[in-house]
Amino acid sequence: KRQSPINIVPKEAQYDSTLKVLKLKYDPSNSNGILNNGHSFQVDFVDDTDSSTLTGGPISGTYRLKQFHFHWGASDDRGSEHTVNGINFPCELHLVHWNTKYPSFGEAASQPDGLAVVGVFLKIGAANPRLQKVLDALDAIKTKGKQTTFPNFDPKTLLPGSLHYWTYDGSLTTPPLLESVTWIVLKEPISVSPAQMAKFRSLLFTGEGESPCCMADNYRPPQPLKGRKVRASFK
Ligand SMILES: NS(=O)(=O)c1ccc(NC(=O)NCCO)cc1
Ligand SMILES: [Zn+2]
Repeated sequence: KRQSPINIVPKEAQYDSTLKVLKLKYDPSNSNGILNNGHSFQVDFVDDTDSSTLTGGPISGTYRLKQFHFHWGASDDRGSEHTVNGINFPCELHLVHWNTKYPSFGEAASQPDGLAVVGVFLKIGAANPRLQKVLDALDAIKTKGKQTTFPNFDPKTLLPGSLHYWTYDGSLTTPPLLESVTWIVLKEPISVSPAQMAKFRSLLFTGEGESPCCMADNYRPPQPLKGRKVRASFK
């Protein structure tokens, strides 16, 4: 079993000097739409060329960005999927990439080296103006199934200053829970304000015309490590 998320214990992570620097090359013109899929919202990217890619880090070859999405809590004391020393963050960003040695995301998702997801923690602090650009689109996708255009967005603007990371072999954290993900979790969080967290929670799990249920607590709790090693790219 290689299920995700997990609790990351930095002192038990093994520094691996052979781990390469993460190379994230994103083309803002690839951002396409933003969708409320009923369990989160995601920004989808056009992934028919190698213009938005992840290379380096713990992976070999080229992985294409397909989408990014978030997980968050109903209150600021929970919401992330990964935890660090048992600490929850209020929110976690996932940038989902697929290995171009396979013909499509769908094919890659069923392979042990098919996907690579970069996880970024969000920590309560000052309002994040780059995140606000995403949050401003949420009014247009309040209910399940709604989507709208979301052009010219550069996901690099959502990354912290340091690309130091922890990495381990895991899975999708939502059904079908496929064990095909190389997880790359950044050590440095980005900031989010309490008001911005409230904006996430203004989305609905429910469809238009159904009795409204606020979208929150859409995170899976940590899963057993089962003997897996977590490596660190930094000392
Ligand atoms: N939370 S997670 O492990 O990063 C994750 C990523 C992709 C999926 N599925 C997915 O992207 N399906 C294709 C439609 O975007 C499910 C969970
Ligand atoms: Zn996710």
